[in-house]
Amino acid sequence: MTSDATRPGRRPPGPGGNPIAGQWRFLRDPLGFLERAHRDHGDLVRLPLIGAPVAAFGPDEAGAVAEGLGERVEIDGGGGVDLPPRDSVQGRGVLNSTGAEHALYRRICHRALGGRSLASYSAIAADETERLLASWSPGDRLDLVPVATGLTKRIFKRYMVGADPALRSPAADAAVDLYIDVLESTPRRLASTFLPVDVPGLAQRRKLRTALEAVDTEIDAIAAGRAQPPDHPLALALLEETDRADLPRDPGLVRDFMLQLHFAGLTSLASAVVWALLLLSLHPDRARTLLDELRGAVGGRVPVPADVKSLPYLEAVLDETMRLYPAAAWEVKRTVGPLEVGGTLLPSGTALMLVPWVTQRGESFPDPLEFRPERFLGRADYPSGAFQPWGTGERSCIGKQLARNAFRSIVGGITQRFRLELEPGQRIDPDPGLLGNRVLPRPGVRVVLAAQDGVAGRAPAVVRGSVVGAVPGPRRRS
Ligand code: HEM
Repeated sequence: MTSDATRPGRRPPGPGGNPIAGQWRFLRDPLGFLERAHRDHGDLVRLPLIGAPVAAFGPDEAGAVAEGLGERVEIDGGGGVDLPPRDSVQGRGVLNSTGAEHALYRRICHRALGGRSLASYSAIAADETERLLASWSPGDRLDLVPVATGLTKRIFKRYMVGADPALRSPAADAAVDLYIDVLESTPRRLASTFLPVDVPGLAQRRKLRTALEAVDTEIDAIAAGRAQPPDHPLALALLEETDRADLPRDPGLVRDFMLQLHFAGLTSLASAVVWALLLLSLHPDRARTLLDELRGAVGGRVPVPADVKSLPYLEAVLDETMRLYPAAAWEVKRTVGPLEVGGTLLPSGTALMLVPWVTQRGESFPDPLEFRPERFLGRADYPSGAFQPWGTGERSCIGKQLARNAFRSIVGGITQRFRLELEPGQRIDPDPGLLGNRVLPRPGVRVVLAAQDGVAGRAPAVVRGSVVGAVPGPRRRS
């Protein structure tokens, strides 16, 4: 959609108003705030928020921003401040570097996630799924959110230093958990980044630094060849790639890379798994189609990467899940040069918001609020900017292949062995959490396990909330 107000030389339209009041309204209900801004003001909107970001809602506008990524659009340090310093808890890595340094780190990490290391990760994902399924019995009651998060965490932790128990100290395991815990909590992350000392209850910086030495010890062992892992763990792949890039041997750098990769992928993968399982439970006809495909193609075993070609519907389930529930509902970037978006020339330094939550639920898709994996089976007939679940260009996802392989094993494995019966009467809402942009079903997804009997017509339990397929209700305010 374009309007007079988006012609060159004009400021993008928007609701106006005091940015502090706007920020408060946004914090209370970010998804509703963004949906209303788009509905009332169009595809390119100046939002009344601190930093006055311009939201690129339309597919063409989102496509233009995405195309500029890495060159004319960069990641934002948050409200225009510098990115977290290299000696902060976040360390050095792909997520908080720019320019030539980012290009180098990205190349090292991207290569390290491929080849034998990717095969290793995929085998671990299949094996951990088998273990999880072996621990389940019909009648068990579960919340899918901690189940998926726990599983994806176990997979990555094992992948980092390999399956050899001698290499995996409980102290290092605990250190990785603590690191994720700090970064997942925005107040703690900010405190850890900007405060020099440990503040009880807030920054855990000193404690964390001490804990991370346990991870360094494991990497040192791999680097010194003292440990010969049977598989090809990430630490080894990163050591090889930093050597290949002629960087001096630095286990601390490898540790930073590994932890950032873990952080980058954890919630995104867990979120895709949980949303897919919830959507399939709410749409038993789609679940039946998937089950038929799985039974024909893999006959009950947990799918592995080689099965990809025979599982097109499962791949479409992943795409449709990420369309409706993207990994990040919105993201803030910043122009580092003038950029034309939707007919408006935005000056350098403009804060830009990409909002997949709105863009991917737009008119580019017929009946956009229906869960219909079939739409991804044929050739793509939507503009490229309408659906970019992995981002694009120089900032696109480098963990895509790992994530797709793990998703296939986890969702394919669970669907064949168990039917997840939603506990009736629960209310589930998409909620990005306080200060976050990662939308998870909250307060959780409570299910009872039933042996997979393939009964298609079984009516799903009545679930209320603003989830696609549930009985609609007003969105709960956070
Ligand atoms: C379903 C799972 C996943 C989804 C939907 C997803 C999605 C995305 C998206 C949309 C971006 C681009 C963000 C932007 O434009 O700034 C991204 C970036 C990234 N992803 Fe993923 N991701 C997933 C899993 C993973 C995994 C498993 C890893 C690591 C093993 C990973 C590592 C990264 C990294 C390092 C970046 C930053 C790239 C850069 O800045 O150059 N992701 N991901």
